[in-house]
Amino acid sequence: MISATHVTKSYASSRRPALSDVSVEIAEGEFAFLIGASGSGKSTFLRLLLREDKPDSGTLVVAGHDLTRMKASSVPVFRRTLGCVFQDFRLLEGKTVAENVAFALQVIGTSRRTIDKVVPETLEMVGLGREADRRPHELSGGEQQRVAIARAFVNRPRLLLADEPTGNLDPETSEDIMLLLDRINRTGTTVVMATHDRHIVDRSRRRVVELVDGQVVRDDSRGTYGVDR
Ligand SMILES: Nc1ncnc2c1ncn2[C@@H]1O[C@H](COP(=O)(O)OP(=O)(O)OP(=O)(O)O)[C@@H](O)[C@H]1O
Repeated sequence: MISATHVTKSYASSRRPALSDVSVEIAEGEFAFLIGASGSGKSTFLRLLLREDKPDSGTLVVAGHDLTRMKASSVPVFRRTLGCVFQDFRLLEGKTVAENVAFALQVIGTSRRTIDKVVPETLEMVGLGREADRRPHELSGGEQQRVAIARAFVNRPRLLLADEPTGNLDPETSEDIMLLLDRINRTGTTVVMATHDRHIVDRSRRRVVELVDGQVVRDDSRGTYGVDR
């Protein structure tokens, strides 16, 4: 699903590269944590996977698309195969829960009939079947993140990218969000999650890719947050 080969990325304003010679393969259906200290390059890697930015060198293939060669005009179609979730939820305040989720389908031209079917199904799946008509500010942080996950998943993406999805949540709520991401992964969607949440990583015993100063220093198939010796 993801094949990064010798990917390097620098920002004009900083001395050292944000990512340096990163090679990682993530298979279809995998769940991988991306960990590392603040500034280690996690968000940069996710931005490249989303094709929000391009590597300076190396190759990056995501869901069969070579992102280093992709034309700008092909990016919107590529992004339909992805879902994204962020730490700060990024919901539209002027829209209800259902409208937030429906909006993700409207912008890609999905029919009203399909929207009316899949939005309630997806809200049910994330445990928000009864909250469809509420506004984001009326919900708890955990509930808002569920809406964001519903919005990311409503199109049944092949790949879900999550950048610190539990960063603003208490431990118990974080655990619930993790269970939901696990459930999504079990439907066959590949999940890549950047996180600082040691507890979640340690409990999950999933693949752990660790970055230090933009380099992959560890890649464990059933890893923990700290080094497992
Ligand atoms: N837009 C930018 N312009 C210049 N430098 C940037 C930019 N974005 C990130 N960087 C730099 O690139 C490096 C990697 O940053 P990145 O945000 O990818 O790290 P991160 O691991 O996601 O950190 P955090 O956990 O704090 O989100 C850092 O040194 C950062 O200062």
